[in-house]
Amino acid sequence: MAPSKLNSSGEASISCSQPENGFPNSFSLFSEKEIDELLQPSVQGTDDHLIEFSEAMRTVAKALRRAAEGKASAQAEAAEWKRKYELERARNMLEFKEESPGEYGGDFDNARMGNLVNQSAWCNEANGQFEKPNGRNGICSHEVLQDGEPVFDSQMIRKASFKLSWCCKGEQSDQHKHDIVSFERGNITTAERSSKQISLRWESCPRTVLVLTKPNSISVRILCAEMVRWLREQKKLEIYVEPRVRVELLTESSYFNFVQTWKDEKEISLLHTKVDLVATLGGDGTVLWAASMFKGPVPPIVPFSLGSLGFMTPFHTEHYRECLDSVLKGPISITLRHRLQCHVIRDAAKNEYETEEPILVLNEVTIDRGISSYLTNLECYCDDSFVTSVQGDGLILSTTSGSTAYSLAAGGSMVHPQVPGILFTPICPHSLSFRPLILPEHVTLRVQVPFNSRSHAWASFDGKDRKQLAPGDALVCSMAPWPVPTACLVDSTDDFFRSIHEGLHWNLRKVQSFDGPRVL
Ligand SMILES: NC(=O)c1ccc[n+]([C@@H]2O[C@H](COP(=O)([O-])OP(=O)(O)OC[C@H]3O[C@@H](n4cnc5c(N)ncnc54)[C@H](O)[C@@H]3O)[C@@H](O)[C@H]2O)c1
Ligand SMILES: Nc1ncnc2c1ncn2[C@@H]1O[C@H](COP(=O)(O)OP(=O)(O)OP(=O)(O)O)[C@@H](O)[C@H]1O
Repeated sequence: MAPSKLNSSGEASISCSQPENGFPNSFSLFSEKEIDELLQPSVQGTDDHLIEFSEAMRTVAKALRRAAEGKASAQAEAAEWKRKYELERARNMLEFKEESPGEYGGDFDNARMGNLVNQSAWCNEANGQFEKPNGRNGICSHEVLQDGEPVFDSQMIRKASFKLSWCCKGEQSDQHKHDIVSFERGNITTAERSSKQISLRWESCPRTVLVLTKPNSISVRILCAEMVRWLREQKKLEIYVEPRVRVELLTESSYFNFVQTWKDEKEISLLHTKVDLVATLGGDGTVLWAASMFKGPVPPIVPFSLGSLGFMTPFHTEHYRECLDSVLKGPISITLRHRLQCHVIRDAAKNEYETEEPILVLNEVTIDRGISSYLTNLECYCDDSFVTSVQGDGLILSTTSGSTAYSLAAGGSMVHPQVPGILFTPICPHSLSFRPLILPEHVTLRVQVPFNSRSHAWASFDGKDRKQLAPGDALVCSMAPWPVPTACLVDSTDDFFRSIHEGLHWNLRKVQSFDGPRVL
């Protein structure tokens, strides 16, 4: 309650000059009687207007008094709830400390808890122990608030308070992004989720474009020459192409002398420091090729469609000027396509760290029986947990971008490319119950060829670079830190649905005719 005082006639009047009751200090309220007294001399014998005015003042005074009383009582109630919360927290910590002595660190403030205990109306002073609050006295984390009033159910049991935190991979610390728990109600809510549409805005103008093309295609070659010329003359950009393409362009005309290229792998590894944007002219395979050139960070890719399916190539070549114009200006929607980082670990290697160069895949890594006619036998682990033994033709570990490629053909689900996850899809398993899985992005998967395996297995990366895995060898796979940003025609979701509708004819069926039997 806000402090109140008695006036000369013994009536309570609320002083609103108290700062803690939330009212400004600059005015004070009077009781109805004080207002009556104030107005009395002028009211006597005066006209109706003054009577009306005094009535109005009385009403205003009443309303203000009620408001002040309401606010003060709400504040008192809030303070009481806060006190109960502190008390409850202290009680939980005490219980926890009792249950796990020695485990609890030195940050627990015993003195503070003692204070709270002493303040408690629930503390039984006779034996110094807490009485468990129940019914209206306790704070149950699951109580339901209706119209601001807590509603208690005698059947409700006490729930422990808790905090959720995200551990950083490889770190023991209790670092967390944000707390997401409401203590009083025990309801977990998330304020942010990861998969929102991502927008790219240039902070300085792009100056260098790498144009990558599918080989052995006349139409691609013609378009490449035209696009390079336009980018140079109209946009004043530096252009990079592959050595093969530079030769092709120069064969056509010495005009293309300005086009730059690279000599060796080392220069390729530095490309990401020079190139602002990559344009691909081809199909999905050309996008995979472009991604494979960047073993680390990847510049944004604008994929033009010159292939048959073009699942990841939403841009049409007939509008290439308008497309590139708007991409170069920005902002643009992009899809951040996650990649998998794969390590082959040889049993013959002296230790786990003596691995071959990691390989990054945009679609998937496949471990299969290759030319062997035997069933593959692959032991699979997810972090430290045994998953299963794959007995069949093999296993696909796919990104969500790759979910519409080989994994789809093997019965895996189609997943929106912006969903972070790893698909675990068997190839022709010799088992009726082996359904595909989708695992969270943070796991590390290990696929081991057992020592007693009848044959070797073969790993391939985005359908390329086959590597033999001997008994005892393993493939370790986790999410790579460098995704592939591809420009969207509209946005991630619209482009995804366009691709599954137009590319895969997903759920295409003739619409049932209007005539025929009906239940109305
Ligand atoms: N049975 C199968 O479906 C099967 C078998 C082997 C390889 N593949 C896929 O082929 C990919 C290599 O592609 P490539 O173009 O270099 O080889 P490719 O020329 O043999 O073409 C394979 C086909 O897969 C399509 N494709 C590739 N990536 C895709 C994706 N993310 N979503 C939908 N379709 C996609 C391509 O458009 C192409 O039509 C591999 O990563 C693998 O996913 C599929
Ligand atoms: N720049 C490149 N250099 C070498 N090989 C490439 C290059 N670009 C693409 N390829 C390869 O060429 C093959 C065909 O390319 P791509 O998939 O782009 O064309 P496509 O088969 O006509 O199209 P789609 O995949 O849509 O059917 C793929 O295996 C791909 O890896």
